[in-house]
Amino acid sequence: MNGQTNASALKGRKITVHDMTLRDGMHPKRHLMTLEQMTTIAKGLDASGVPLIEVTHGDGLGGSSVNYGFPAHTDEEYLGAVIPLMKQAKVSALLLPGIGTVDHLKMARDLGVHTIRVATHCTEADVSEQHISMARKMDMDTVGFLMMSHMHTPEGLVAQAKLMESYGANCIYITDSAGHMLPGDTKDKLSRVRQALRPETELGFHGHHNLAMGVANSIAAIEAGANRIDAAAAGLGAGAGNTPMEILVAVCDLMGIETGVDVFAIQDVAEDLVVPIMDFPIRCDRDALTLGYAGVYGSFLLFAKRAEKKYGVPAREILVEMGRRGMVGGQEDMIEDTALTLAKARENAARKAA
Ligand SMILES: C[C@H](O)CC(=O)C(=O)O
Ligand SMILES: [Mn+2]
Repeated sequence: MNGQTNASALKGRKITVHDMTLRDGMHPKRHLMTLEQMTTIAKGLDASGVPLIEVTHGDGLGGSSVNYGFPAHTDEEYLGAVIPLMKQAKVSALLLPGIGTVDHLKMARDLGVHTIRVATHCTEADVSEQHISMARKMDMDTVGFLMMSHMHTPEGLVAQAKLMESYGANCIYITDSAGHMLPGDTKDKLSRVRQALRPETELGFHGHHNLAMGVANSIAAIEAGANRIDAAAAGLGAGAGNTPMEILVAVCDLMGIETGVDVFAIQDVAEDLVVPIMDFPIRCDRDALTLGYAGVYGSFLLFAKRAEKKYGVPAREILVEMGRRGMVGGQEDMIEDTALTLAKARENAARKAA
């Protein structure tokens, strides 16, 4: 096809697609991917031409904990298994200050991690200074990653992005952690950030597919000037998953946007390697759709489903309440609290009605 069917204004634009299957995909796997699953998928992604692949616990380096979940292997084991096998792809790691430490950062660099992505809530870029400046001193490709970007105004995101840039980030991401953003909003926010950053600073977009907008938002982001786009094979990621990589690559191909990824090889990775390891179908079921609708952090999904079983309150109700309370990543412990409060309210209502 090679873009001949759909000439577009983006024809000839080059973007870097960044694979999330082995990091965001750890959320629906409850961080229990085996080394064999990781290395097999990583080799498939590498062979299909994906240039950058993220590998760690779903919540980034050091995520192994009661709050976030214990993984099958340490970050060191996962990274140490994947990196030596890569023929062309580089490997990235996510780090949330307060979860990941400077020691984790050094460990990742020593294992050959090329790109470090320092993630904060979209109003808290100031907590990223130490990690961003350290990564830059170590000459790493350094990305500032603003999570839950739907919760901030374009001007607010500009200020936060410029803070991260001032600490040394050479790329800034607008991250739709809740899968709540729509293409108009995405284009507006990314255009404003693009205009405010230095021309040499790259701009990225990380989407979730809870309202089935992953691909549309990614294209809107490219139109706004983003050149790095996150996606996951078969969408394996939190909530209804990330932007599905194989669909993004096919759409980009039709639009003449160059990703360097083989359209059919990435479909085979998704279909033959990733779908078979899913513990449940990654789709917009009512709970994942509610994440997007109510603007709730994607990785709360499985916690809410677990709380539904424990307290008898539908996950959808818990998620709507989490959204109403404005809960953000890191407040996973509030899911049980919210479920308990809702369960008590239900009990009281039933008692009154009796
Ligand atoms: C720690 C989160 O899973 C980071 C992320 O992918 C997002 O906010 O979305
Ligand atoms: Mn994500």
